[in-house]
Amino acid sequence: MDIVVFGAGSLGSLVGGLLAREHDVTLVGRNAHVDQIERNGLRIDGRLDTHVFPSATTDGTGLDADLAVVTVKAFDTDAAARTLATGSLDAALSLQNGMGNEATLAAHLDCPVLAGTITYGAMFVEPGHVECTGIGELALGPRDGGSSPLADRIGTAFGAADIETTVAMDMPRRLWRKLAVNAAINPITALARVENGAILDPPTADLAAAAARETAQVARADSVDLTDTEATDAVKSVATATAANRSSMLQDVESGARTEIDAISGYVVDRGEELGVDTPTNRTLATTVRTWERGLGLR
Ligand SMILES: NC(=O)C1=CN([C@@H]2O[C@H](COP(=O)(O)OP(=O)(O)OC[C@H]3O[C@@H](n4cnc5c(N)ncnc54)[C@H](OP(=O)(O)O)[C@@H]3O)[C@@H](O)[C@H]2O)C=CC1
Ligand SMILES: CC(C)(CO)C(=O)C(=O)O
Repeated sequence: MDIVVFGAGSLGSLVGGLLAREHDVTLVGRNAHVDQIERNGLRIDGRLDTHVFPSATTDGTGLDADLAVVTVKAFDTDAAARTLATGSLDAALSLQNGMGNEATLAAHLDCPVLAGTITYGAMFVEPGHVECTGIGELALGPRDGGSSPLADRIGTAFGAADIETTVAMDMPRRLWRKLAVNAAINPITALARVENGAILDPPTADLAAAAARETAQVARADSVDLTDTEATDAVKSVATATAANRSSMLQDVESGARTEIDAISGYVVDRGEELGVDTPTNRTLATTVRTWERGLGLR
């Protein structure tokens, strides 16, 4: 398969690098990283070890491919979609956190857009070099649920590159469940400057559970069958499994970078408003993180 990975940072480089073991991959990234990949290839170490030589470019316009895998941060999805729309694609797949990315891609692209979730972990070490911090699973499927020959074909292509892949018929439920986990863990750990495991202890656990329950209520109002218990159990199990991790939002806050709050807590609040569900906990968390970002001139 000809695959473009748009957003070759931590995750895009890991996924693109693994795909390059089997497919023709073009990474779209920033200058120093692209330069280094063109000179010396891409090195992946940590939980996996490989050295590959994908194509790399800083210019994502006019690219033709069987598949574009989108791995920019959620606030860059609109710009990525507009750039990808200048080329010719047979399909696109978002592996990003937060909600709304697939709809943004579909608004600009003239090809089917699949939804994806991934629990592999990736960290950018230096240009040309990323670390795999955890081997997890990639799930992909039609963004409205159900099955499709396209999802099956892409799932087979990821499996052929030895990426643990599930082709899922229930992507809307998986996306909302992941949203509940991120809505509970990310803003609280970022604001309190604590590791994920800290949200398991009372009274923080109550705050995290409230954020997850609100997310499940909005999901149900959006016709997705996610119970409060499933959402809160998912939060507990991810916080336990990643207890020593610093969430991506905490890492963003620590490095003074813009967060994905709009696509996480902000999405819960906005979709809740549209569907008549009150979300006071997510609203407070979103407002507080946005206030921090505004103070630094990040929005
Ligand atoms: N890292 C991980 O382990 C995981 C991440 N995710 C999700 O995956 C997504 C990506 O995360 P992550 O990889 O950590 O983020 P990164 O910021 O490391 O990667 C995104 C990269 O895309 C680049 N980029 C953005 N726009 C363009 C453009 N127009 N042209 C070229 N390059 C561009 C960014 O450059 P610049 O910063 O200069 O704009 C950055 O290098 C997020 O939604 C995240 O939540 C999900 C699961 C695990
Ligand atoms: C699951 C979790 C919370 C793991 O840290 C994550 O996705 C993130 O940090 O963004």
